[in-house]
Amino acid sequence: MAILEVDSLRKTYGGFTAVEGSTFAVERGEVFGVVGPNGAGKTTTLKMLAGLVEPTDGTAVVAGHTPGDPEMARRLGFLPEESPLYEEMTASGYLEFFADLYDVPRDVARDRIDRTLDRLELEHRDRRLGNVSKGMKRKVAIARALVNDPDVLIFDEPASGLDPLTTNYIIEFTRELSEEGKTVIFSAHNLFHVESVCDRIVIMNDGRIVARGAVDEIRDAHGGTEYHVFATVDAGGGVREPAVGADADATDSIRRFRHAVDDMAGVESVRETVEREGGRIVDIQTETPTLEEIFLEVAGGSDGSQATRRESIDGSAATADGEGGPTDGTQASSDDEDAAEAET
Ligand SMILES: Nc1ncnc2c1ncn2[C@@H]1O[C@H](COP(=O)(O)OP(=O)(O)OP(=O)(O)O)[C@@H](O)[C@H]1O
Repeated sequence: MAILEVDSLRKTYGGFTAVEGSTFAVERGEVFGVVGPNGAGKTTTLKMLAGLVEPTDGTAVVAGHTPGDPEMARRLGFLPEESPLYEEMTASGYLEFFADLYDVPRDVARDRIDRTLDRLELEHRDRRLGNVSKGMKRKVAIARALVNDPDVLIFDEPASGLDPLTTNYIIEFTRELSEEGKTVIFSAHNLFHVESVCDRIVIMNDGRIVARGAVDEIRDAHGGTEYHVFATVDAGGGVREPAVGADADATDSIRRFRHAVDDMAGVESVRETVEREGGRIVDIQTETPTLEEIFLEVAGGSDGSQATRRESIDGSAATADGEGGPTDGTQASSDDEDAAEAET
């Protein structure tokens, strides 16, 4: 059974809908990403899961408990995007204070805090929090989310604004937590981090989930790997083989093309057509969309169509099959952007 179940979660502020119809389930030990552009509704969603914002509609159940249930609070650790600390306290004192609030016995708390701070390599534990670095403050905030030894952790932008070393440390720590069986709900704008640590993600836009699944599944659903087949076809004399992408090789008698197809069957079809026309394949490259590209596509409103394209690199509308259309019958395009892309 999923450790976190979210069903039709909705939040409105006056007439404005911040989150609409969020439904997902997270398995124990997963790192589950919630991503989306500014204002997409991520923090509102996370706060509803943590019981800090009351949903207008829908439910969130953590380990069988609903928000407001004291047992749920014990099972959950929340790292907010902004985590102001008590500046007069030391790291140790601050964490002991929160352990007390959770009724963690003193000796258990001290041991847990020491171990967590050791793992986070936190120095200066007895320095006032007002006098420690931003990275150290974030580590203390993370330790605070762990002080009650929760099953589920909600990390809202855990590494935002930190240096690369501390950032990598926090990403690695997140991964270790999941290996130990903790479930982590992870929200971040840095999609490289999301892709490197999350098992599955949801992408939100305007309060709604617009894509979901493992990053590879989402990638497949949004075009997956494209094969770019570079071919030459002789427009006059004998076929010559130019170096792909070299301007000097685009002569009047040689036409060069890039065909983008979705699978090996497409590659084969291009090969047959090109050979039938007396041309030759000079290169085949693969292109896989990054999570960032998918994100821009689903959150940016592009139609994301993966039509097979075919362009003459030298800008002409010449065809290899003699019928004025690409091998799969979709419309050819030869816009400047694609031609430029083919040059690279
Ligand atoms: N208390 C509130 N009252 C009114 N509107 C709110 C409130 N909290 C959030 N919103 C609005 O709800 C929308 C979603 O906000 P939310 O903070 O969840 O977005 P987000 O995806 O976390 O954005 P960011 O990446 O910028 O943190 C925004 O338009 C925000 O202005």
